[in-house]
Amino acid sequence: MTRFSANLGFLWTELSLSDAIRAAKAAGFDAVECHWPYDIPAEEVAAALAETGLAMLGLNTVRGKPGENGLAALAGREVEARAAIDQAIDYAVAIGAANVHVMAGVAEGPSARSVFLSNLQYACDRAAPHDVTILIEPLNHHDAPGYFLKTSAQAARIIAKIGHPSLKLMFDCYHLQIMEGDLTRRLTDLMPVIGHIQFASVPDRTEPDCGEVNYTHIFDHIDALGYTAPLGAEYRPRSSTDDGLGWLKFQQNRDASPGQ
Ligand SMILES: O=C(O)C(=O)[C@@H](O)CO
Ligand SMILES: [Mg+2]
Repeated sequence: MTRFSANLGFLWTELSLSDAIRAAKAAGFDAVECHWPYDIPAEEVAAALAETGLAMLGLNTVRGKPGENGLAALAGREVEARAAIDQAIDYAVAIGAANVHVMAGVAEGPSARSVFLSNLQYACDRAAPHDVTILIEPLNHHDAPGYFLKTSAQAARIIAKIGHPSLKLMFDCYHLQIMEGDLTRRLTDLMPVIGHIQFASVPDRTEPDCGEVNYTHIFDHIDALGYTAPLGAEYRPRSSTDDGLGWLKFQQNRDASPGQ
């Protein structure tokens, strides 16, 4: 049965993070994830998670200055990048979050790659004793122009090069459909290195009930591959979050009625 995680960076953004966690529980999500929770005391978030019984699956390292979109591949910014990694891992440990997405930033070339590798090695060594997984996520060139990590092949090469069990791929179907397509085969091939999966309609990044990707097929395929962790609903609702949850009910009813 497919399970779903509400990405609270995009869903219920009008609520406080604690109330958004409660809203996700009331709507029937199985888990939550967020982007940058750092302004909110970790104890407050941990209390809302304990109250609802939902797990926080992940959060991101800070993006740096406007337009930077992360620090981990920026040459000369290693001190800030590692402080951002420390901040994210400490917060994840405080709220019991399983994953930290280390954001690479706008950069290119061999020096960016070598700085990224070294910061990821640092992040993995720092995360492993806490059972926190480090994620890297290719982002599409329309939403994140110039972002260092662009394709799943590039991410897979970096993961292989570092060879640390704590480093995995964030497979965001929305970004990868735009950059590469062939989602079904890519999910199969990359499954051994996937740490988390996200989705949204393409190209609009709204509810997964329209656009060029058939998510019923994708969810069934992920299920058939034996992946059981909740999938991250990371989309911008067309109107209110609650009014746009028809897709969730549809997917949950489908699971409850095998053969349909
Ligand atoms: O944009 C996405 O996709 C994400 O998953 C964010 O966490 C990073 O911008
Ligand atoms: Mg994503």
